[in-house]
Amino acid sequence: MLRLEKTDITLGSFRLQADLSIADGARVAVMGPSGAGKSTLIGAVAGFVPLRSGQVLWDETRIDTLAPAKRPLSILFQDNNLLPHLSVFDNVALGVDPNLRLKPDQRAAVMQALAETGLDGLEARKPGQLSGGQISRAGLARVLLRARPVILLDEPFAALGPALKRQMLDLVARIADETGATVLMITHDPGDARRLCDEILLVADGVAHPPAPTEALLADPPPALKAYLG
Ligand SMILES: Nc1ncnc2c1ncn2[C@@H]1O[C@H](COP(=O)(O)OP(=O)(O)OP(=O)(O)O)[C@@H](O)[C@H]1O
Repeated sequence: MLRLEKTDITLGSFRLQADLSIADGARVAVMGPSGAGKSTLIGAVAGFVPLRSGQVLWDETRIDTLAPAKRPLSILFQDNNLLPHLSVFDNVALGVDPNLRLKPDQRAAVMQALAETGLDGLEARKPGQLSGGQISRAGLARVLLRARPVILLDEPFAALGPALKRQMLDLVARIADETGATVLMITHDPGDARRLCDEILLVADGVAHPPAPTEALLADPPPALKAYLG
């Protein structure tokens, strides 16, 4: 279980509070108005944003005291997932060894992750030679390879067209099934939440609320979500 226990996150004049738990294997859409603190919340779990007080726990062990790289998670952003000067193979391989000194079995695992995400034959290309969908796949190949128990997605597919985005959401679902990962995905699109997520975590008015079932929340949204969805 991922738990944010009485956490208070303060960035300048911005303040966000969270006291909530996310069940193992849950797929949670993080939704709420622009500027409400969705990225801040994800950043606090990932370790990019410090806590003012409270704790983040995974399996009842504190992780907020760990450096980002030591936390049991992978994170995917809309940009900056791939290094432009490295091949697709090396970009994915960074997921297992930041120094890129891979043993044969690790190289085989990279090739398998590339194959599973539909990138066979493209491993020697640089990110600049890939389509948007292929770039997303490469980011997901790294997530698959790392097989960390928590996957954080900060709108990685926002720039993709609807059909491609659905493909990527289904690929995330497959990766989560395969690895048993817990998924937190920031999205502005209720359709994304419906496709991938059983729960929605609403961030609004300075509070990250405990996740609630997707369909029930969308059918009868609280005022903050209703105003946001329009
Ligand atoms: N480094 C910072 N210092 C001070 N304030 C910050 C910093 N980073 C973000 N903020 C502020 O924190 C608030 C939350 O930002 P955040 O990016 O988490 O919102 P969001 O819900 O992810 O928004 P969006 O949907 O627009 O991406 C905003 O008011 C933002 O201006």
